[in-house]
Order: sequence, then structure tokens, then C-alpha cells
Amino acid sequence: MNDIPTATLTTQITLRNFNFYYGKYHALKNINLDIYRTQVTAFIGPSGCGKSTLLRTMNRMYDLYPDQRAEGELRLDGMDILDKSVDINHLRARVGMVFQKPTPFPMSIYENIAFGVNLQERLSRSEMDERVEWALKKAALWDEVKDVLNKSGMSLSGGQQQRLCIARGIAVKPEVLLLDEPTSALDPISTMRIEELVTELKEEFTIVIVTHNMQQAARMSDYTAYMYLGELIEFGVTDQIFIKPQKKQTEDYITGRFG
Ligand SMILES: Nc1ncnc2c1ncn2[C@@H]1O[C@H](COP(=O)(O)OP(=O)(O)OP(=O)(O)O)[C@@H](O)[C@H]1O
Repeated sequence: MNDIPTATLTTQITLRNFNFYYGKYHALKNINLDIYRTQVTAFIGPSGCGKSTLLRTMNRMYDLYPDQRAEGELRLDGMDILDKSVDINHLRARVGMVFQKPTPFPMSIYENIAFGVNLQERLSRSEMDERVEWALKKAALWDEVKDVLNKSGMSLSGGQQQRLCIARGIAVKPEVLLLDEPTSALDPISTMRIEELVTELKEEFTIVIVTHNMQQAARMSDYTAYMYLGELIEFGVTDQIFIKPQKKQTEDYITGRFG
């Protein structure tokens, strides 16, 4: 592992001896990893290496599928995420997720944001108005939609829809935001806006992002984890991983000799 200057950092998510199975298929193998608070951590690696699987364990997205199971230690600020007694709605309010394809609900822009907040909190109408405005401003979408809040979220462009999904994710004030290839369906300008947005959001949120785009990982993230065939091969400060990786496998992938 690379040297990690952790003096000023605190760990938000901890994985120890963590394994994940799809039925008999062993998809994640003995992962040991710390995700640092208010930093951006990128998961990179060739297709099928387990990036999305690892991301999805962090808010138990696999819960609906009886043949999928996690073993080992996975903690959020010390809380055992894998404990059956954990309230999933509460966990997902603390650990929000944005998917590859924009997935606005078939309702108004306003309701897209208010819906999740209503599940967690009882706000007055004016408090909700404030929250909706706050989230849309944080997601850099407010100026474009402030006069059409009653319009359907589906009527927005792909890039706007993705920012709406980010607004929806942060409206419940999570601590961690999981982004699963959030720009892969977007044009270059929308991609740039999301990248800028993520850089701003990390002031307040811990961000974990899966990306296939090496430049994107290098530009946006503070820490990078390189995975291969369900194993975490190397984890460290992004600049070190990209400039001076310690493992040959990582170097081959970064330089495009593999994958
Ligand atoms: N629902 C599932 N059932 C069975 N196997 C699965 C399932 N989802 C993923 N897998 C397998 O688990 C492994 C890891 O998949 P995962 O989607 O996490 O990889 P990834 O690194 O995110 O890939 P990509 O970059 O292509 O999205 C793959 O071998 C995949 O085929």
C-alpha cells in the first residue's frame, strides 16, 4: 500500500476482511479499506472487478436479493452496517446513492426532492421549500429550474436529471454519497459540471465514486482504489496511484497496457 498521510483525516467507512457473494460466486475477496471523511475516493479497475458491488454494499443495496450476502466487517462511523437490526431507511439516508443512468421519479422537480425528505423528517411547507432550494443550489441546478419547480423531473435534459438525482440524494443530508459511474450517460459539458459539483460537495460530504474514466478519477478523487477480480490490489493517494503506483498490476492498468 502507498503511504497515506492520515494525520488530519478521520475514517468514515471501514472494511475489514470483507467478502461478498452472489450465490456461490465470490465477488469480493477479503477487502480491507478505509474511506476517509470529506474526501473523494474513486474505485477503478477493469469491467467485472467488483467496483459496483463494493459500492453497493455500503448502503446495503443488495438487501433485496436473498442469494446475495456479505461477510466480515463493514462499519459506518463504528456502526455495523451488516447488522440485521440496522434500519435500512435510516442507513440509506446516511449513505445516499446516485446511479449510472439518471433516475428521476415520475413527479415534479420539487416533489423529486421533497419525497425522500418526507420519509425522514416532518418539515413545514416553508421549511421544505427551503430544503428544496438548498439541495438544488448545492447540486448547481437551482438557477435552471427555480421557475419551473412544478414541471416533471423527466422533462429535464440528461445532465440536469443527473444533477436532480444528486440534489435528491443530498436533500436528506447524508454523510456519504455513493456515485456509480454518474457521468457515463452524459455529454462532455454535463460531465464537467458534475465533476465540478463533486469537487464542491466534498466540502460537506464523503464521496465514493465508481468510474471507468481514468482522467476523471485522476481529476476528481483524493484517494483511489484499484481492484482486479474481486480483490483490492492497491489503495492510496490518487496522485501516487497515478504517478507512482507500487504494484505492477496497477501500473499496467493505469498506463493502458491492460484492460
Ligand atoms: N446480480 C449478480 N448476480 C451474479 N453475479 C453478479 C451480479 N452482479 C454482478 N455480478 C458479478 O460480480 C462481479 C463484479 O461485478 P460488478 O458489477 O461489481 O463489477 P464492476 O467492476 O462494477 O464492473 P463494470 O465496470 O463492468 O460495471 C462480476 O463478475 C459480475 O459478473
